[in-house]
Amino acid sequence: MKAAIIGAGSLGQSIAKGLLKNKVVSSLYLTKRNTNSIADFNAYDEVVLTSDNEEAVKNSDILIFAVQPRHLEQILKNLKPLLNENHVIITVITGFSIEKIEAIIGVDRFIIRSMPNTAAAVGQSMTCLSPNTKGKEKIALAKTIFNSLGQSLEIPEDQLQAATVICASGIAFWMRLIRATTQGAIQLGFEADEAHKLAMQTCFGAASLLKESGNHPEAEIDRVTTPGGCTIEGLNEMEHQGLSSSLIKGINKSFDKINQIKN
Ligand SMILES: NC(=O)C1=CN([C@@H]2O[C@H](COP(=O)(O)OP(=O)(O)OC[C@H]3O[C@@H](n4cnc5c(N)ncnc54)[C@H](O)[C@@H]3O)[C@@H](O)[C@H]2O)C=CC1
Ligand SMILES: O=C(O)[C@@H]1CCC=N1
Repeated sequence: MKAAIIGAGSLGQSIAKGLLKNKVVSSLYLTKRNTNSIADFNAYDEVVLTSDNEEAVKNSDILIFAVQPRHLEQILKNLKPLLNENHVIITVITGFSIEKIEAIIGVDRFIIRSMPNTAAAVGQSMTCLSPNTKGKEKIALAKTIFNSLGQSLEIPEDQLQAATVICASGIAFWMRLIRATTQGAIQLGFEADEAHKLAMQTCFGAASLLKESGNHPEAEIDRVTTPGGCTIEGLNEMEHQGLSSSLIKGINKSFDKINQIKN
């Protein structure tokens, strides 16, 4: 698989690390206006760093666009003459619709919008995928790529904004919950590094329990909640203070915002 990441910024580099770690690609072009900051990728034999998008497109079959939304239109216009019928065009770009992409490069292209998250760097992304009509033929290929970076799910394009909030912004939401737990642990007397480790591994353990058992969260909550004990005391206080409600409200605010952002 010969791939290129056009715009190897924060998310593009996360994807690159995952692809390289799992040896998914035979060659990987990483483009950026100034490649100095990604020179470390030169350590990989498969990687070519360049600021020349045309060179990357000519030498790759799978093109992953990871630039800021405002840059995509001009980049696609510039690259259109170089696109051939085999190119698979994957975007990771928030809010840039398939209709808009097709209006620039044509409908007769394999186009797949994706929304991975930054955990791609460690092979734990949750990536949602929406193909255009022709792109459906390549959805299995896209799943192969993104399953190597974690897990993937094909969804209708009209759910992609919601998926962005839950999965991409979701990384930030979960980080805050871990940080808050760490702050609580420090207040209970743990050193900061110990508190961070306790919070992180407990979060990982909770997610692993759900993944491996298939249980509902409440079933696992019941298993640790002793009647009249300390867990229910803490849980009820958190709910009195609006824990679930604040998360749901935050998710809805984030969703309102993403729907206001125009590219
Ligand atoms: N799924 C997620 O977790 C996230 C997704 N996003 C989406 O991913 C996209 C990329 O976001 P970030 O990685 O945070 O942005 P970024 O700004 O870190 O990366 C974009 C890169 O594109 C490069 N670039 C700009 N013009 C270029 C050109 N003409 N040719 C080649 N490279 C060019 C820039 O130098 C930069 O390194 C955005 O569209 C954003 O909506 C952003 C943050 C998180
Ligand atoms: O914060 C944002 O708007 C972008 C989209 C999802 C993650 N980062």
